[in-house]
Amino acid sequence: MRVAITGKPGSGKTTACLKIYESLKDRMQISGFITKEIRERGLRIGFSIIDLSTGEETLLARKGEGFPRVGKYRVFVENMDAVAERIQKSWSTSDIVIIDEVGPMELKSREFVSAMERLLESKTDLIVTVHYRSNHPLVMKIKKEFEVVILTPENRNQVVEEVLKRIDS
Ligand SMILES: Nc1ncnc2c1ncn2[C@@H]1O[C@H](COP(=O)(O)OP(=O)(O)OP(=O)(O)O)[C@@H](O)[C@H]1O
Repeated sequence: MRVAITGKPGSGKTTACLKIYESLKDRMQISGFITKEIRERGLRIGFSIIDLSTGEETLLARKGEGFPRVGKYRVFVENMDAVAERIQKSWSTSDIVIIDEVGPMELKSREFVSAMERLLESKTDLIVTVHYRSNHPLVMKIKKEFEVVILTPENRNQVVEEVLKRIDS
């Protein structure tokens, strides 16, 4: 079962991944990560990665100086490398891997790109979120090979139910 969830910013991709994770975590071995916003006084100042197998939180990007950059944010590539290494260690013993997201910040890490390439070559069940308009080769490959679901505020609850049904069947 391989599903790629895409949709406009704010359409509910991260929330959908969290709902799927919450429904499955007590009966399945899940690995992967969620990318979540870091907010300060209501303003977005960066992004962190939450490892789904350990709950560990790692800084991915923060507003400010430094390289590499994606827009206003400096990306902490070495942190993403460490996340990718943990995925490489855990996916072979997982029932399902959830990756939120294969996005421009995460893709700055070569370790992550190679972890994703290996995952795609494997038979592991995968749920990934991808950037709406990305044309990165890895994202193009995912869009071509996976069942692609475009999330909207109208269909997002139904999509979660359908993905869960597919996993159970
Ligand atoms: N099923 C839902 N029911 C109610 N609120 C939701 C639901 N899904 C998402 N939201 C709300 O919509 C907002 C955006 O959701 P979320 O962060 O999951 O979107 P996203 O597509 O991952 O965004 P981004 O593209 O910025 O990563 C959040 O405030 C979230 O609480």
